[in-house]
Amino acid sequence: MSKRKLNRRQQWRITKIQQEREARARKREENLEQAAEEGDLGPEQTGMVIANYGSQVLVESAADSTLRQRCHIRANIDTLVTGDKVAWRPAVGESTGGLGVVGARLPRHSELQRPDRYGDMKTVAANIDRILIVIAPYPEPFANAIDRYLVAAEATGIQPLLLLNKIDLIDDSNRAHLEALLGPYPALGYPVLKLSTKTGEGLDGLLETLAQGTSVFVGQSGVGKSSLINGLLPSADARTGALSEATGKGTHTTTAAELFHLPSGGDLIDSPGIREFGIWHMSEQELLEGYVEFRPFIGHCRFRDCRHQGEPGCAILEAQARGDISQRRMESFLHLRNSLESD
Ligand SMILES: Nc1nc2c(ncn2[C@@H]2O[C@H](COP(=O)(O)OP(=O)(O)OP(=O)(O)O)[C@@H](O)[C@H]2O)c(=O)[nH]1
Ligand SMILES: [Zn+2]
Repeated sequence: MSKRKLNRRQQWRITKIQQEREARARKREENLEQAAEEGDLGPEQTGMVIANYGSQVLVESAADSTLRQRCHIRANIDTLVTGDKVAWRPAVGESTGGLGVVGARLPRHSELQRPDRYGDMKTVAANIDRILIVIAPYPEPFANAIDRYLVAAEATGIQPLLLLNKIDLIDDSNRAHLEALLGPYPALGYPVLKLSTKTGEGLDGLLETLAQGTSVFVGQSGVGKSSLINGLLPSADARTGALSEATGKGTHTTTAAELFHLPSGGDLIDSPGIREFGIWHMSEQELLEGYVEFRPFIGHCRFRDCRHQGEPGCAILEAQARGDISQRRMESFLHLRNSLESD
């Protein structure tokens, strides 16, 4: 996708806005230098971004989770997102308005990205350890939805897991279908957890999985993500509670990602944008590489422009014939690949 073309008037306005922004940033930098000199900033320490307000972030101290401060971001930092580890200095005096300062972003081990409105991929959260793809007997996953989510997760390098919610709705009418649907995944390295948010069955297994590292929940509408996340957090308003406490400005709702500590261990990052993960356009190459079991055969077809749809010497089809690739996954690949063309 190409960037939107701007006319000269729009271009001029944007330049002017940028100049004003830069002037404000310079002024802020000067104020921060002064605050540091006057001893209004405490010693540098590590922390984590737990919410993002654009020009400011909410940082939690790594050493003391009760120490949370809204922070300025030093101009040398590119962008910060929820989950980022940072070097920061808390405010101890008044000259910064009680705001701490983030001086550096520490390296990320993973990034969750989504396209912005121009189609450019933009990081929305960092340092995530697992993506839980939530599915349910009802609403039934749309055709090949599971594979589509898995492909998107593979592109991030973050471990995906399948979470079948609403198992209280499983009966003789859908059991065989669900077993056939989910059957191939554990062998491909994708564990399948089962849960009923309604009855609590399977909850212990989920809590155990979530207890280490940082997780996100994704999945189509109606599968129970809100019910699940609300149930995992200690109180219904835990989401906004942390923020209003830190800002002192009453309930503050944000559509940006927020990080929560689960009472039973582990962290959760959530936002409406994150829940919609993976439903955007992907390239044919991303799709192919997102099928993990195809990887050893990619690039080994006789024809460089092989469509894996009946060509002689197709390494992927040969792998399927040998049983190294299941028919279900091959069909879903072809279906998703052909649907890319009509996107
Ligand atoms: N029977 C049953 N219903 C459930 C369960 N979990 C959630 N539901 C119901 O499923 C419906 C959808 O749940 P939500 O939590 O709103 O689903 P969601 O994935 O957040 O949906 P969006 O907000 O549209 O993305 C609600 O009516 C829930 O009460 C479950 O384990 N069993
Ligand atoms: Zn081929």
